[in-house]
Amino acid sequence: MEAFAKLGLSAWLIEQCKQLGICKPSPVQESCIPAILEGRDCMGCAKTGSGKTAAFVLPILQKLSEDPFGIFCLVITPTRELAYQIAEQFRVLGKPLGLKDCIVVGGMDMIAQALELARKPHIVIATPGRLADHIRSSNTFSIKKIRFLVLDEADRLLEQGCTDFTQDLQVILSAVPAQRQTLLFSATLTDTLQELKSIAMNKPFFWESTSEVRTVEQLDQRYVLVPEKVKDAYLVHLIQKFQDEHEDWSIMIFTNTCKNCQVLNMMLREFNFPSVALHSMMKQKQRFAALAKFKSSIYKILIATDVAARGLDIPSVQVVINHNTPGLPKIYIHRVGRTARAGRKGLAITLVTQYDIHLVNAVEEQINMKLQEYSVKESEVLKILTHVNVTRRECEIKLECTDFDEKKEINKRKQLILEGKDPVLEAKRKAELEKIKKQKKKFKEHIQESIQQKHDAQIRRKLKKKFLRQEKKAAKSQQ
Ligand SMILES: Nc1ncnc2c1ncn2[C@@H]1O[C@H](COP(=O)(O)OP(=O)(O)OP(=O)(O)O)[C@@H](O)[C@H]1O
Repeated sequence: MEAFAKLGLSAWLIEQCKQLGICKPSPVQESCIPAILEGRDCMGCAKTGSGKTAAFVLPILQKLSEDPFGIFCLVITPTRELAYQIAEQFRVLGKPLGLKDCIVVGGMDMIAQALELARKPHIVIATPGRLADHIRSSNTFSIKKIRFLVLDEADRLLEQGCTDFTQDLQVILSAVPAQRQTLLFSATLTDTLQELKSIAMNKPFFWESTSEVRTVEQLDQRYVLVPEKVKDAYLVHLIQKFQDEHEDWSIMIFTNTCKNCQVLNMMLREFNFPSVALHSMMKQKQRFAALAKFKSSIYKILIATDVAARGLDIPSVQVVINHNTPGLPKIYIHRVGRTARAGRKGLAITLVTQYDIHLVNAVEEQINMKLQEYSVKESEVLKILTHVNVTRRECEIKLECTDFDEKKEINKRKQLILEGKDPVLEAKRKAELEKIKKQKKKFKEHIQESIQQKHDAQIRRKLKKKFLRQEKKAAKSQQ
């Protein structure tokens, strides 16, 4: 524990770490904690599962204990589940302080949150959308005096992915004081470095792990080349094999859409696998319940969309299966980082179809290492192929009979309204864009066709000339 003391942490915090089994600081903690204690802004880019959360929680708690007031610190994170996880770290490590925290996330009661915020908690942990809503609609609390602003998974908060946080982040940034310490952490900071530097204004201390490979050493990274139509049979086979060969096992499966996640979960249950789904079309209470049951090993398989790709710390996960190859290497890095955490071993298997090979190349280039092939007995997979495909189709039909698609449409409309857009106008705009797209496609096809025709005509002319020459030659030789 001496190593923690050398970083400048107080004895009571070191004791709390000890109780959690944290005895020696990880490299990101060793570098960032002293800088934060010195009062510097900090950007920490360290591999998944390397203890970035404690790297900011510990120095913040120490500063809070020296001058306690609320609201002292605001932590922003992209998903609701992560907000709860971070709050738990603050609670456990900050127990001797009698810490008051408040979690502000979507899908939960807004009035209860507003009341809690008004009671001036020491730490507020929030997702951007809901906190921005509170700032816009309420004057019962203020974040004007916070000392610390933390952006966890900072690069995700800034990118304009399927959920765009940038507008909400602007609202939040304009409500916090300029005089503050800003701490930014992620396993993949480098793509958005310049934007992040402008948020951490005071020449931030920047720490990045020096290792060339961007994933952890203890992670065995594999791929299986599978034809698209056989993918589910491979998935079922891999799970069955893992279940047969291990007593204590736990798998996270990532897939690309909520619907696919739902169908796959239904399908795996038909095969009697203990699986549970987690995606953004589920009600928040269901999401928390699913995660809790997976964490406590009631369910051994969590099948999720990328809502679970970042940050979740579930030490028991031994295997990650990518049912689809992620379109972006950084998503791959976060997904596979759900296993092999804090020095443990882990296995990641990516199912790669004929259409995804370029994506694997991009991943390999980013992580700086080659994925190895995972060998699978094809004959075993073929035995279950028809059964799996029929079961999947049955599940799809079952899902079509529910209001899943309808709910998706309603959710989309709600989101548009929240973003201040008119759903009817948006639908019209989308239809027009589709029309233009179709016209463009038709035009392109037409051009390609005429190029092809010209090309064919040229070849025909050349061949004709060639035949004529050959005929002439033959006629001459006969004379
Ligand atoms: N110094 C340490 N020694 C041992 N275990 C640690 C140490 N610091 C943190 N841990 C544990 O390591 C696990 C992973 O930590 P954490 O969730 O903070 O990782 P992370 O770097 O934020 O990962 P990700 O990039 O996936 O969010 C947690 O269970 C945490 O309790």
